[in-house]
Amino acid sequence: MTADLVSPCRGCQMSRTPCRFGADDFVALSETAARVRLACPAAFEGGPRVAHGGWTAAVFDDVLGRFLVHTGVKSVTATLTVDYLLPVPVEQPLEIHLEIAAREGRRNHLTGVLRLQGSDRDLAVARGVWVELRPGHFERHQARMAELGT
Ligand SMILES: CCCCC/C=C\C/C=C\C/C=C\C/C=C\CCCC(=O)SCCNC(=O)CCNC(=O)[C@H](O)C(C)(C)COP(=O)(O)OP(=O)(O)OC[C@H]1O[C@@H](n2cnc3c(N)ncnc32)[C@H](O)[C@@H]1OP(=O)(O)O
Repeated sequence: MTADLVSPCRGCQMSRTPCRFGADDFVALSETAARVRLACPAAFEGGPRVAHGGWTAAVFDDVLGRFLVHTGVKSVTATLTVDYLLPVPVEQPLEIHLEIAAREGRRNHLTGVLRLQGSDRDLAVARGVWVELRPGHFERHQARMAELGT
């Protein structure tokens, strides 16, 4: 696999909008590694000129999951841990490096680091497990919802 663009999530595909988290410049570098260039939109400011921690967690969840789907593994996030090491500035060039660290049966272990572009200092580090979907995952979800009358 050469450097190729990773597709947006379903919501952004359906609404034909740019990535709402700002993660459009997203390329796969190999079958197990990828790079995202992005900036935290001002709308996700949590403190003065600082990103809301929820944006950081959401963008990791989004890009790690998107990359795994890009490699052909339909999966959902089972765990996600974020270490917040330094404040993340809004509207500044950032970069995420991510990789598929290990695959064990249906479990996929992914990691990501968020830095300012051109810096080697980690601002945040994410680790998580994505579980490959069994056939019928969303149909079982719909059936559970129907049982609840929703
Ligand atoms: C939002 C859905 C995204 C779906 C993506 C797929 C296709 C879409 C196509 C295009 C879209 C483009 C890109 C997608 C972009 C972004 C993705 C965002 C990612 C998300 O935003 S996603 C939403 C949040 N997420 C959930 O909505 C999960 C809710 N949850 C469950 O639906 C079940 O909980 C599930 C399925 C996780 C497991 O259920 P299950 O019955 O299938 O499997 P089971 O329990 O047998 O576990 C099998 C093996 O996983 C291990 N395992 C299970 N849970 C674990 C845990 N917590 N920690 C560590 N290991 C765990 C077991 O230990 C066993 O391991 P082993 O096989 O080695 O024994």
